[in-house]
Amino acid sequence: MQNSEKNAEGRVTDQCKAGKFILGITGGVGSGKSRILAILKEDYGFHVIQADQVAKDLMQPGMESYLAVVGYLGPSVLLEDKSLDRAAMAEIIFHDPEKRRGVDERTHPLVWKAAMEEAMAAKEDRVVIEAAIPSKEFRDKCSEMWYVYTSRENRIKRLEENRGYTVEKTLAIMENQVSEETFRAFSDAVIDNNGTLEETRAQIQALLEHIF
Ligand SMILES: CC(C)(COP(=O)(O)OP(=O)(O)OC[C@H]1O[C@@H](n2cnc3c(N)ncnc32)[C@H](O)[C@@H]1O)[C@@H](O)C(=O)NCCC(=O)NCCS
Ligand SMILES: Nc1ncnc2c1ncn2[C@@H]1O[C@H](COP(=O)(O)OP(=O)(O)OP(=O)(O)O)[C@@H](O)[C@H]1O
Repeated sequence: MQNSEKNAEGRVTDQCKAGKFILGITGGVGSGKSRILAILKEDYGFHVIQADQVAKDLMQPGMESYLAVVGYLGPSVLLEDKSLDRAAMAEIIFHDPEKRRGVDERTHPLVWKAAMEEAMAAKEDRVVIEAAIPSKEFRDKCSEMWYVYTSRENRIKRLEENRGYTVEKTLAIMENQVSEETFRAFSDAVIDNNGTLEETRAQIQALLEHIF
């Protein structure tokens, strides 16, 4: 697809009209999304946007998401200096689906607004947006969407070895994420990241050859 106005399923997006190719990357916790973003940036010149980082920026004291989250979850999610206690918030939202949905509803529209503003303002024509939560809203914003598939066993092992996550922590996050089938249903292509990064790099190259 050469910056055409239609994506894989014929979706016509404002981004395409503006000459932007917006790639969506999704996948569960620890599937390797960040590593793939680094390849897209370094090897293919993509501008990278991470929804988790945008969400974090919007949760600085006084910002709109911060006020919404503190108003909803209460002062128990604040540290002494009034910044957000991320560990306390993780403890709540990854163990109480109702609370997670409440936080999602209040913050995601703000995250998407900021992410799209950044995408449209980027000097690069190629932009990649990464988010662990696939949705129609996310998909409709993208020219194409890829799902990063890595088995639960490999993700648990990598996160334990490299990030110090306990098995319980990884499982709690996984429980609060959509199923593999849902990730696949939202995506145009799948990257299997169970092998080496070189194998993943080759899959990226093959997928991009169809586009550029
Ligand atoms: C709860 C928070 C403070 C925990 O922070 P912490 O630094 O410990 O973890 P981190 O942000 O790296 O997230 C860990 C994993 O959980 C995933 N995750 C984060 N929030 C969510 C969520 N609401 N639903 C499903 N998965 C999520 C992340 O993608 C990542 O894979 C943080 O995850 C957060 O603010 N989440 C809400 C923001 C959000 O919804 N982000 C997604 C934007 S689309
Ligand atoms: N192909 C691979 N081989 C070995 N290790 C890998 C591979 N891909 C990713 N990893 C490692 O697995 C861990 C998780 O990868 P990464 O941080 O990219 O996942 P993520 O999907 O961005 O995670 P999160 O959902 O938390 O944002 C990292 O320590 C990373 O170095």
